[in-house]
Amino acid sequence: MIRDNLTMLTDFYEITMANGFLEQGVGEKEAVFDMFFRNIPDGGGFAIMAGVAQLVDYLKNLKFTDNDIEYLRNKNLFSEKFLEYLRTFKFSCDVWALEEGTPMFPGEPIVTVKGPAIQAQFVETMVLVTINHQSLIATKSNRIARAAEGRTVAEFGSRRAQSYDAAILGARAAYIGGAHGTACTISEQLFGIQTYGTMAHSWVQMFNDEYSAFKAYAETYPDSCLVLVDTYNVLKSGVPNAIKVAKEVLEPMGKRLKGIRLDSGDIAYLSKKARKMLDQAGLKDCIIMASNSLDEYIIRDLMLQNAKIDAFGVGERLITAKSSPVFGGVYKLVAVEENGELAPRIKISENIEKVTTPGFKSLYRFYDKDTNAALADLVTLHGETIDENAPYTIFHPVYNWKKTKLTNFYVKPLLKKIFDKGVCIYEEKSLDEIRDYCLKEVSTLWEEVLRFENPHTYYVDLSKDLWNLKSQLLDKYTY
Ligand SMILES: Nc1ncnc2c1ncn2[C@@H]1O[C@H](COP(=O)(O)OP(=O)(O)OP(=O)(O)O)[C@@H](O)[C@H]1O
Ligand SMILES: O=P(O)(O)OC[C@H]1O[C@H](OP(=O)(O)OP(=O)(O)O)[C@H](O)[C@@H]1O
Ligand SMILES: O=C(O)c1cccnc1
Repeated sequence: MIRDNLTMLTDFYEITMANGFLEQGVGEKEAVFDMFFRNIPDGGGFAIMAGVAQLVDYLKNLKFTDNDIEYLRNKNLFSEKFLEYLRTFKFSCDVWALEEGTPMFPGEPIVTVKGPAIQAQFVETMVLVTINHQSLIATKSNRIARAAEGRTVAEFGSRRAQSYDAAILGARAAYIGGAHGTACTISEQLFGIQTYGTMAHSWVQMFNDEYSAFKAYAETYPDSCLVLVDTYNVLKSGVPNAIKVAKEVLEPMGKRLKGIRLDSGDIAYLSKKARKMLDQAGLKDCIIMASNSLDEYIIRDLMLQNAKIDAFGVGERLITAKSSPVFGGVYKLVAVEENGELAPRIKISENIEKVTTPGFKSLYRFYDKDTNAALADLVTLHGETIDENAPYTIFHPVYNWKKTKLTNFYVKPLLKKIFDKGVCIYEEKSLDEIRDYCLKEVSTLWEEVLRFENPHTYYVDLSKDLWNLKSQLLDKYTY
């Protein structure tokens, strides 16, 4: 790592604004910021929340060192009062976030920070980079895992990740979204994610011929022998040599050939041919793994071609979310203390979709009582309650003529408090619990929302009171 303490990982304007807020006497005013996003990567129907555990680590360890303060002093921009504030800095905000693994939708608050303006503003950059990155990869991984229809997906992308953090945390996020494991060893050490591994072409090239290479591997790892068969020629050399090793080396030891990996060529064609050859040799239990620039689109295509693949190794297109590589979460001020009360703030835009939803808010998910299907999400003013025993009307955030009456539902509040006045109250969960929760919650979404292309737009509506507040502010600030 470049540094353990990431307090100074912030856009410089957060520091100039913090100093300015203090100088102007507004630094201690209570402010509320929401993180939300507007577009789902790959045009999908939903995204997956991830990165909260790393955000918690950052917030728990916020501390300006003497070095940081000296560096800032040397900029000749900041007051001594501000530098002293930083020296004794103590995080004291309330923070709420969606649980990791939660399917989430554009326009809803996914993280809310409430506290002294100077602090709530300062953490913007890290809130965004942490949640944006891991949510991007978890969302991509969920698409890939769904395309693979239950077949094993191993994350193989470390070498192509955009930095080592992106490799380590990308493996974590990929697991949350549905990948079964990773080739990234440190991610198993740190997070307990199952490692997967086969062999590189260099192993095969290291020996005089392919058979000797496979034989050497089988002798070293008789219980987990999965060989890479495309170094020379898959069908004429790789698969026959794999079969020969299974018969001549492994079977006499009472062991089985675990699998072969295809890493080039027409994977559908080669996998079908290889499957036949393996089956005819009595190796029905030998799995076929495929890799080579895979993603959800190619995997889906391979499934349509009836490719005989049991496991997918997915690298660059997963770890970089190559086809849609930005998660555009933003962090906006939604309320500020005025005369001892929180006054809502709005950001107006020519583009109606970009107008922010003002105020300190809560978020609920409505589920059908009989089927447990997710019906809609509802953004309310903070503290609004919902009577589950009466019909409830929700309002489209933009078009006032669009409203929906929901019946026969139950609701779950989605934002969990993770810091209370700066004290961490986050309940840590194991990565397996998070992954299970993610897959279970994705299964509550309508099939139409799960579609890869042109999915149905899931409702993220407003309560009546919030809708009224938003239109009052729109009236006030439009000219
Ligand atoms: N049957 C198939 N249907 C759809 N896509 C496929 C199929 N087989 C392979 N692909 C994909 O096509 C692309 C082919 O990659 P590439 O051009 O590198 O060819 P290659 O045969 O792997 O060559 P190289 O030996 O240089 O790796 C990869 O993304 C691979 O996953
Ligand atoms: O294509 P990706 O989805 O990123 O999957 C990972 C790739 O990384 C390896 O190739 P590399 O050429 O780096 O090494 P190798 O010699 O072991 O194949 C592996 O063989 C895959 O092709
Ligand atoms: O173990 C493998 O087969 C592997 C690991 C990383 C990248 N490509 C392949």
